[in-house]
Amino acid sequence: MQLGREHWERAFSVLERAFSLNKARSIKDMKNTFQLVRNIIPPLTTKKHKGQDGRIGIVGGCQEYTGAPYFAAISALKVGADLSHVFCTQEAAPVIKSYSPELIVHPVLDSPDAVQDVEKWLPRLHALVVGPGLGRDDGLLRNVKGILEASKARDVPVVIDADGLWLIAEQPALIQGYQKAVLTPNHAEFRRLSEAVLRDPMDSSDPHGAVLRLSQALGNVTVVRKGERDVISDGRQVLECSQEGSSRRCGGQGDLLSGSLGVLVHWALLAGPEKTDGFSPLLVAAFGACSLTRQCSHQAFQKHGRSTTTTDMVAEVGPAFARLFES
Ligand SMILES: NC(=O)C1=CN([C@@H]2O[C@H](COP(=O)(O)OP(=O)(O)OC[C@H]3O[C@@H](n4cnc5c(N)ncnc54)[C@H](O)[C@@H]3O)[C@@H](O)[C@H]2O)[C@@H](O)CC1
Ligand SMILES: Nc1ncnc2c1ncn2[C@@H]1O[C@H](COP(=O)(O)OP(=O)(O)OP(=O)(O)O)[C@@H](O)[C@H]1O
Ligand SMILES: [Mg+2]
Repeated sequence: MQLGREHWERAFSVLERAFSLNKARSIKDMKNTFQLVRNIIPPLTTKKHKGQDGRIGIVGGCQEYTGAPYFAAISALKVGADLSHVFCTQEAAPVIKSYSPELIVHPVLDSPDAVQDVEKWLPRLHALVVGPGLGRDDGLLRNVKGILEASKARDVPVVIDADGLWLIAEQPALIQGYQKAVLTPNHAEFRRLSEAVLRDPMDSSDPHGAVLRLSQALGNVTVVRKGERDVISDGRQVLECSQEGSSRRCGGQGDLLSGSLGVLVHWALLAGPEKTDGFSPLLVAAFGACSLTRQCSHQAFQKHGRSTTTTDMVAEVGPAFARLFES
């Protein structure tokens, strides 16, 4: 199905270069950004082996939260990853396993050997999503610090979300300058990060500038600020995604986004900058995950209205992906 001009105008109310020297991009360019997402999607062929289209790890899941890592992990599979691993606490593991036979669940996160237990899987993972349903237990966060350090040492791309961002707000040096990191803060998480990193109250009149500055202060780590419009920056360029979503704000939508992003980050880095037309691959991946999540929300809301939950959105990942990127 062809998407009309109105669609593109809505989807990208703004797409701009970060610096005034560079001129703002036209709608045609904006439309091309959807094309860039299409460019990074690997073709489905009979020649590939299991695992080639993505082996994604989710670090999260504790006594309180089992839904969040499930939503992230199942979304990664529904987007097109072949294998989805969850690294969670001992007691969260049977619960998460019981939600889905499709997930590989490792009950290691609260073990004294947590870092080594996850590290031995790192060579087999294409990306790690750190934080959905992690909680804020000091011991767990210490282990996650070690896991992040091990991931950086092995050059594994990381998406950091939810309580992973709590850790980054406490210790921004952990991620400073790591070019394969994407942070996906919601409103509260963005405020905490800004206060920690910029030591400056947030400027609500300039949402683009606020995301740009945070990314720059973190050494060009890619930042996705979720909200009514999603603002994405790598400290050089700013992209905005205002794909029509819904007014339903049920918990778990951000987990769907971060799990999807784990796969898209892998695909974008594999495709490389020649496929993303000079844009950073991570920026294109983030735009893809934001528009997909919002489209899932839109489609689920059309069917379920006020009763829409994240499970309904997960069921829309396939059709939403096809509509946005494969039509
Ligand atoms: N089913 C589950 O297991 C779920 C678990 N979750 C987990 O819950 C933990 C805490 O996540 P939270 O997102 O609650 O983080 P926080 O504990 O930092 O809370 C964020 C707060 O900000 C508020 N807020 C959100 N958007 C706002 C806006 N635009 N303006 C003003 N206030 C706003 C929310 O109501 C919430 O109270 C994380 O581990 C997360 O992954 C969530 O992902 C939701 C689903
Ligand atoms: N006011 C809004 N209007 C439209 N879409 C929104 C709005 N706020 C958030 N979203 C969308 O909802 C999705 C999740 O963002 P949200 O801010 O709810 O994340 P979150 O709080 O981390 O979610 P979670 O409950 O999974 O932790 C994103 O795709 C974002 O674009
Ligand atoms: Mg969240």
